[in-house]
Amino acid sequence: MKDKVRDDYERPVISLRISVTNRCNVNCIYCHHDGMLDSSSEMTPDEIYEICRIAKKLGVEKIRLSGGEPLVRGDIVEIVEKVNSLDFKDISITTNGIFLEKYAQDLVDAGLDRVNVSLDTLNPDTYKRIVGKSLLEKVKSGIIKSCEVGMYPVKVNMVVMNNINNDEIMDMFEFTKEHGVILQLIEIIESESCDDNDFNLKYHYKLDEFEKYLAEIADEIKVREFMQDRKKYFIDGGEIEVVHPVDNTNFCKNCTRLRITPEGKIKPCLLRNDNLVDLLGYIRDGASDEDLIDIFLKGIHNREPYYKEDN
Ligand SMILES: Nc1nc2c(ncn2[C@@H]2O[C@H](COP(=O)(O)OP(=O)(O)OP(=O)(O)O)[C@@H](O)[C@H]2O)c(=O)[nH]1
Ligand SMILES: C[S@@+](CC[C@H](N)C(=O)[O-])C[C@H]1O[C@@H](n2cnc3c(N)ncnc32)[C@H](O)[C@@H]1O
Ligand code: SF4
Ligand code: SF4
Repeated sequence: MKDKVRDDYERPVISLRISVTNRCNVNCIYCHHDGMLDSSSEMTPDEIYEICRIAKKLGVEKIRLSGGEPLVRGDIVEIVEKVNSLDFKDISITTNGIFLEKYAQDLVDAGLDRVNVSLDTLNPDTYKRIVGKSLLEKVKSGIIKSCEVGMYPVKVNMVVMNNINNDEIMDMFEFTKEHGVILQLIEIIESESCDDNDFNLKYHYKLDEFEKYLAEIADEIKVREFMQDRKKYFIDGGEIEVVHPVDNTNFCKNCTRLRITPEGKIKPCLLRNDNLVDLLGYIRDGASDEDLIDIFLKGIHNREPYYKEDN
């Protein structure tokens, strides 16, 4: 880790999460839109390539494409192809899975390593309530197809909501285990980018107690170093990872990611919009690599743990 650029809190920057669009084909009730504010801007595949090229010079190893819904972009395969030509260790997409069956093979051929697919329930009525449309079967087919075309690991992101889907965790685990997929349990978060924080507060499900139960039944537990110290529970041949960031100082202390907004701004933290740094404007003006590296370093300098011990 010695060659990595570090922020003022000694956290290395290993992963870049690029929001390639603000657009989405559904409207999940809890959505934090990856922390974005409303905007219709999008970067071209070449601009995304340029950002990744500079990030690689700074030691970034992993790229994640997110949004909005990244698969609503008709040129998503071209984006992956261009990013892949830079030879990163890992390229992944987080998607709602609706167009995944259609694109999975082409994405793998273009160099995509893996996907995280958002699916909170196996109940069609609950799915419709959360997402707004009846597309559950499409998402399930997308998950299965991703495994078939060789993406690995495939993860299912389940945002756990009290009295909506918290009673479904073990059913979801059976489904993911059956298909060789990791189940990722996510604590619902509030942010200024959510449409309805009252909902997120009302249905907030604290994962602590459930993690204690997982610890009791797990055959093995691992901690993901440099990945927010998240815990992975290995149970009966399956795997559950837990993402619970709220009030978690250890999670932020081990945060190694930087974000890019759809309009090409460096975003130092998912939960803040007051310290963004423009990057795309300089790329469009033909800035030198040295200048672009300086801008990246400014963004990295703005990184600060959202939850800190003294908060
Ligand atoms: N607070 C906070 N939450 C995050 C952060 N990264 C991910 N999350 C939460 O975890 C969810 C899942 O993230 P994904 O985009 O699927 O990726 P990931 O699980 O973080 O990454 P991998 O483990 O590499 O697959 C996000 O939607 C957030 O709710 C982060 O940096 N800060
Ligand atoms: C904002 S979405 C963008 C990518 C894609 N549209 C999708 O749904 O996977 C990224 C992830 O954030 C999760 N997410 C959205 N709003 C959230 C919230 N308020 N709290 C926790 N996770 C949330 C989603 O479930 C999804 O797994
Ligand atoms: S969570 Fe993903 S799929 Fe759902 S509204 Fe947000 S961006 Fe769209
Ligand atoms: S500092 Fe904390 S809240 Fe901000 S992006 Fe990192 S882990 Fe998430």
